[in-house]
Amino acid sequence: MRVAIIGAGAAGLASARHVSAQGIECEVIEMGSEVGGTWVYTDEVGTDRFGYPVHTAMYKGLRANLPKEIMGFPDFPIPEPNGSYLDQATILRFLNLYAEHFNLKPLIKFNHIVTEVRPNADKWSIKAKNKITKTEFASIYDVVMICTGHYNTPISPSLSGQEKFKGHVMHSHQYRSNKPFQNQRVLVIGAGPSGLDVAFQVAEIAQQVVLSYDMTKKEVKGEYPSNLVKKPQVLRVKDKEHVEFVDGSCCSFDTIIYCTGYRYNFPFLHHDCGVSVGDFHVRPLYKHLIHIEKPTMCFIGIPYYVGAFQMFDIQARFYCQYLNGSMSLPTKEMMYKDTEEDVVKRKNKGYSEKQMHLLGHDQQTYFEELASTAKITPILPVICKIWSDSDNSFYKDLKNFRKYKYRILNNNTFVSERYIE
Ligand SMILES: Cc1cc2nc3c(=O)[nH]c(=O)nc-3n(C[C@H](O)[C@H](O)[C@H](O)COP(=O)(O)OP(=O)(O)OC[C@H]3O[C@@H](n4cnc5c(N)ncnc54)[C@H](O)[C@@H]3O)c2cc1C
Repeated sequence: MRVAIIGAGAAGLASARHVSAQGIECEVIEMGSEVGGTWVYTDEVGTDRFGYPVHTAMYKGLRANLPKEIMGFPDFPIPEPNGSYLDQATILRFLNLYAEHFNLKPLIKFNHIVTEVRPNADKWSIKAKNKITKTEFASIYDVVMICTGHYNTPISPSLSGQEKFKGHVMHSHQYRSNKPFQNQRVLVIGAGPSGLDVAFQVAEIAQQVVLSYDMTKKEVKGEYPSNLVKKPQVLRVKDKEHVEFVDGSCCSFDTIIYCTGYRYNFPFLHHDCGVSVGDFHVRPLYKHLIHIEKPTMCFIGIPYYVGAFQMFDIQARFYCQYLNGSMSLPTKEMMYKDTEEDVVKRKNKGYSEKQMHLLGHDQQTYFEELASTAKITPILPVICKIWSDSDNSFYKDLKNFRKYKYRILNNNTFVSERYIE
């Protein structure tokens, strides 16, 4: 059996580690020149020096919004000794350490962008292009694991009257540092993790920052910089610099930064793969990962708002149980039924159509389902408890939440204490 793994970010590395541990031949195809995916910083925005889309949205000064105690892999924790909330370089170093420890780098074809994945009888035909030499690569695999992430294709809604605005408009995917915003008046749209983080960073240097979001849906508490103001949604752009908000207030801006998230996008999937990719869903997937019609294709990392590395690990182990024959899949009908039941449960809980892969505070249940179905080692409950605690602290006190350090006491319990940096 030959397995292709597309992408050498955290999900691709976890997949390669578990597939190769089964003694199964695997090849990782990665368009970048190093491992780490999102955690690789580059000054490039838009397209890279080879003319291909820049993958990463990483920016200078980013510190993780989850503590290192849950950002490692279940049996390969992050060894750094000090605080819990690590910077980009430390997480990237950790992913390199992981790849080296499990001898994964020799499995990776770097600088190869996958351009097509297509079914070929009961196998998969994959085409890729070497970004440097421009030579084509094509090969046939029995299994394909798609690990290409989903923070690379921005969603930028257009504001009413936006064509009148003469300042700079960008998405957080293009944000690299706060330097360009010195003394500017900046409008940040969206109060997800990126919006909040970018607004706080820009406020360090800008004249004024307005953070605009749907205040009826989300409460973002805590101490704010004096030059950062919260406002409800934008009503319209009035002229070349003025923006009016739904509460009737109006401000002028030099720059608008959309922090409005990303959509799923797998441009290399041929129509015959039979995968429906919407902005907010990928179908038909059993347990959010296995292609129901063609189970030799899987996606690692589709669910979001989760302890990502832990999830990649358990998803990869789950899939390996299928690959090595330890777990047989239910019939297609049963897999569709299982997926439909999941959708109904989500709707009953109030999740919207856009949130069909959101895990959040339900991640423990998902992990338990994977573990019990495949009879694999579960994720420790303490991991999800720390995730919830950290998530609550984030929205309660954005300025200070990273000053806390977590300590795992046992499988179920942790303590957190103020950490002096
Ligand atoms: C700004 C930002 C901050 C974040 N902060 C945190 C945090 O603090 N904690 C946390 O847990 N998570 C955080 N995340 C989420 C983060 O994306 C995940 O933690 C994780 O790194 C995603 O890993 P991945 O392997 O799924 O995807 P990626 O890291 O995106 O890796 C995908 C890989 O696939 C490659 N690839 C893509 N397309 C192709 C192709 N066609 N051919 C070949 N290779 C391809 C890419 O080059 C890349 O290396 C953050 C995300 C962003 C954008």
